[in-house]
Amino acid sequence: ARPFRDVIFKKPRSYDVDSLAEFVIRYLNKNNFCVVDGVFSNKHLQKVLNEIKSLNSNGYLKVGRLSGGRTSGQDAFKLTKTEVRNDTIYWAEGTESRHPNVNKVVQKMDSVLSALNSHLQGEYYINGRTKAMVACYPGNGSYYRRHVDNPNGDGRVITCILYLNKDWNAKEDGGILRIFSAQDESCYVDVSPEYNRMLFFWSDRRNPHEVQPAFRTRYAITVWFFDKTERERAKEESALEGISTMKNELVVLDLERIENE
Ligand SMILES: Cc1cc(NC(=O)CCC(=O)O)nc(C)c1Br
Ligand SMILES: [Fe+3]
Repeated sequence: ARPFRDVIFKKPRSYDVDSLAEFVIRYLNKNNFCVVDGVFSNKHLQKVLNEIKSLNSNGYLKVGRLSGGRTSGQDAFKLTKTEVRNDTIYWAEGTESRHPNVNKVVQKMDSVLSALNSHLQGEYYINGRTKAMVACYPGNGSYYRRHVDNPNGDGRVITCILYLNKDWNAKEDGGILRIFSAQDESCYVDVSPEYNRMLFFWSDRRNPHEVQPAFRTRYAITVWFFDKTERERAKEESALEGISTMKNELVVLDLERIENE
């Protein structure tokens, strides 16, 4: 059974942060992921894309780490680098003057997530995020092997991605993000990394995912949002080892401040 294949992604009623948050929480609760198209204006995204291309041509994007942020333990060495992923990445705080339009994307993600917080009461309390990861898959068949973002309770609860690829044709360009159902491996949803497409999904084991080989340069901006309790517990336990690479990219965000602004 492939309940999710070729799913038609609906659009929210309107694009104010509260309608977006309601739309996202409905699909997160229903399908564990949510696709929202058309959040940003074309004018703004064109500037974002230009900033990313100049970051790339100025050498700011470095070769990514092993999948799942594993940088230690014997299994990290079992998989050679090429077997796992070969995207190049740049971590943005979201305040750097060199990319003001990328910063606006991060601010939009923060505002949607802080609006989402009120719908997550009791389950999670999102009070922080990582830096924004600007990723580029060079179009040489580059891919990211199947993994779970947060398999061991490191605090990351929602993954938020914005794709920036104009006229992407998955049939020729590949680069599909395939999200597998945790219950039944043969069930999956294919998300084409199209321009102005946002994707939200639970970062834990509910969403094993992979990026299939891309044959055209593929850009995305990803932010992971933290649950307060899980994050504090992870700081005590060794789970932090799983994201030791992330700790120096952590932006502890006071989302209440955003709400009150
Ligand atoms: C660095 C890092 C990147 C990703 N990216 C994706 O899964 C690709 C999503 C997409 O581009 O469609 N995941 C983890 C767990 C880590 Br760590
Ligand atoms: Fe991932």
